[in-house]
Amino acid sequence: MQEKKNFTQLDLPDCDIQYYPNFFPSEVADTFFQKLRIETPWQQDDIKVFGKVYAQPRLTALYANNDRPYAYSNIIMTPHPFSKILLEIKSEIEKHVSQQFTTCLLNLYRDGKDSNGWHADNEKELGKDPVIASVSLGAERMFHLKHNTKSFAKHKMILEHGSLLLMQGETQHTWKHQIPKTAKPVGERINLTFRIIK
Ligand SMILES: O=C(O)CCC(=O)C(=O)O
Ligand SMILES: [Fe+2]
Repeated sequence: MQEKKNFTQLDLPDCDIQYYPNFFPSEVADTFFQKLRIETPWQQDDIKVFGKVYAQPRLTALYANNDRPYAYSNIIMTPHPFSKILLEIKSEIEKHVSQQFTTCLLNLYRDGKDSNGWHADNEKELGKDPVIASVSLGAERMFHLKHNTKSFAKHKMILEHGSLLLMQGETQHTWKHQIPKTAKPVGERINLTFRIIK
């Protein structure tokens, strides 16, 4: 029988978010981090914000089981075919989440100056009520959530090494999330967001 993993359901309005702190055992997560750090063709893209061009404050890579491009923040990414290690991680998640992911966006946060600004993953290729499975490897970083209209509704949490954060239902319509910069000395962090691109 498939073992059940411990998780907490976030007690927040108008969303469906679960956090699995030890989805992958620490040593397994260490190996994933080291392999992905080395074998990923990390790219540095420029983003356009209010007409000005900036270097995106993190490195990224896109993988998928198809060749459909994925566009966000004026960036169009073309996927690499899934690697062995990403297929292994994807299938472990799919045992617990009854979804088949098509795509994985990888983020490398090199240090505390790297970040991911307030956004929702609501591109139309993701369809209505997207399911996003987000794996954290390496350094711990803060994750912030804020409701689009209810100003009292906000949340801060740490995303730990080997954890899985699952966002589904109406979450991307009603909430935004970010990884803020930090002045604390922090090491590298890799984040994997598995998505379904229709
Ligand atoms: O790094 C993270 O935990 C979040 C990544 C994220 O929100 C995204 O890539 O859309
Ligand atoms: Fe996101």
